[in-house]
Amino acid sequence: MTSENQPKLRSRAWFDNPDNIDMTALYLERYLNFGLSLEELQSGKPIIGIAQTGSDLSPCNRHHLVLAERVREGIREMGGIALEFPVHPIQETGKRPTAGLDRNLAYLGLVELLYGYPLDGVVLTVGCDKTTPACLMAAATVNIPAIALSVGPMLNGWHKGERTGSGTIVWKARELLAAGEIEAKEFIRLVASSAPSTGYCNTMGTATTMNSLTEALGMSLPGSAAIPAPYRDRQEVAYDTGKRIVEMVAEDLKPSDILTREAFENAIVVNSAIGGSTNAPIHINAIARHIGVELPLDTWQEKGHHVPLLVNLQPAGEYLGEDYYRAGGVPAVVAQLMGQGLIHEGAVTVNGKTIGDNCRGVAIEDEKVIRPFEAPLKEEAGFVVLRGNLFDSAIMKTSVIDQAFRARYLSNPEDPEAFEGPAVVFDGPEDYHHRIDDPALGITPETLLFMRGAGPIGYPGAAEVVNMRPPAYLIREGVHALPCIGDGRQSGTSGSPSILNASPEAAAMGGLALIRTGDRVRIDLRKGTADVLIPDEELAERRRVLAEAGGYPYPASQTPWQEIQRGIVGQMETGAILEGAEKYQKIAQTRGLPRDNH
Ligand SMILES: CC[C@@](C)(O)[C@@H](O)C(=O)O
Repeated sequence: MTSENQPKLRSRAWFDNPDNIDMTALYLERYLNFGLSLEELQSGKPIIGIAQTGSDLSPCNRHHLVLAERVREGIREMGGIALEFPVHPIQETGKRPTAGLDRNLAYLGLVELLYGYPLDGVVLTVGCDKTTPACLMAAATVNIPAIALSVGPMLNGWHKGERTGSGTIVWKARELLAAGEIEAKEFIRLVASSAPSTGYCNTMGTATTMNSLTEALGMSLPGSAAIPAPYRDRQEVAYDTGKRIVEMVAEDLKPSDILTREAFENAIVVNSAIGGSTNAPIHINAIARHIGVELPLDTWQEKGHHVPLLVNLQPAGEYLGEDYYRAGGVPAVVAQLMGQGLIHEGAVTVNGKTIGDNCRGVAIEDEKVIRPFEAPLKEEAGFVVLRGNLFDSAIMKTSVIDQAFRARYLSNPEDPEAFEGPAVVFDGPEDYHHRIDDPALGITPETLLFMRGAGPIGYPGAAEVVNMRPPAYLIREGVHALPCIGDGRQSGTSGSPSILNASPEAAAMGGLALIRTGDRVRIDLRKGTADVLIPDEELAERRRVLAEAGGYPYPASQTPWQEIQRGIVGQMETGAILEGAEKYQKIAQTRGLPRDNH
């Protein structure tokens, strides 16, 4: 580790700085106080951070507490010194009002840690939905060598001989409960069956999506994303990840070398092929903005819509995480896409090789789970971007449009990609839960359900509340999904073909603030439009009246962070980042070292 052409380690400025011996002593003494030696801190060994996202508050990532031991062994093996530290915990299913509020907070905290401490490289322990983008956004901003280690999905869930997938079973079970087919106890048993081990969602929810895309971006070791959390292979890849980060520091291989425009386009293509979550564009666009790559939302449709669905995982398909891993995981999917020239093969990855070299020739091990490109589950499975007088942009995940939905809404031979219907509007999930079964609302199979007040400002944090079940009386008649439209997000585990992430949100006076129950709405997937069918003058009048009344109302902030984030957060179309933070790019290279502290 002492070769001539090795980059100067930034940790030397803390631990071995002959120009400022006064400070060196102070920096050294507390890192010696738990038993590290001068020899370790002053002999040119790289100091590697382990950004620990696991804790009792974040069960999805809790297994990282165990994996970190193997990461340390790998770091040691290659002559590095490991310093483990906590990242603000984020548990998607635990945090109220929504973990959406916490991604940018964890990002901010991690930027300060990576920049302000003596770290030469970092292992990002990623997993649950927001932990992955928070870590990658921070690594992009600071731009020191960084490698992601996924915690991996839970084992498959089972109930009465059927696979039960995380999240996906919740939405199904809610329907069964509403229709009176199961009782509360059975409801909880059924849902709990989907979470049989440590790890994150075993479905193609946001977690598996974001971890697959992290691998597709080149930020984690090839073949690592899909390994279930409890498998022995996960321990081994933790060790390999620890080893590799030390080499990356020696090679000065940084996020900016990996997170290129080509890498982001690869991620978009892979997202369509895996049937990835509608949260992906928010997070991937956020990462792109922090590394300085332009990635307008339209790129998702341009590069992703024509790509077929190859991975047969719930919610778009049948199988779960263990099956995905056994079938070949991300490399097998990428190899199929490469065969069609859909992947930029020259994109560099954390192992120092290109994605092409990593994935070329990787075979599918089970074609029921990962389909060959020639026999996909669905053609044209990527997102459609919609716009109109309801919003400047929103997306729809076409891979979850099933036969029943297509037959009901998209089967008019004259206009096969368009549908129209009356709106029923809910202001937040409380309003929806309270009224959805009220027959007075007159919801029919033609109704479009609207959820507003659920965006980054309104909720605050943008909550996963747009997927709404139909009223119980319609479920009993066999109607399992109505079109849902909203300015919030939706769980990646939901099979609802909703129109999501509408920007600007109602709280920012987007068009959704103006719609009323009973208005007719027209959606045209071919033209990419979503409009409320009322004259512009009427809309302008409604806008004027609402603005005069103080704008679209939303609840007061309950914590300081809610208030701070509300003041500076952008809309989901552009990643819902803290606006202004994107000015701080590659700060380890562009902003010098932070000043001494004493
Ligand atoms: C319940 C499932 C979650 C928590 O993963 C969800 O946030 C998702 O988007 O996939």
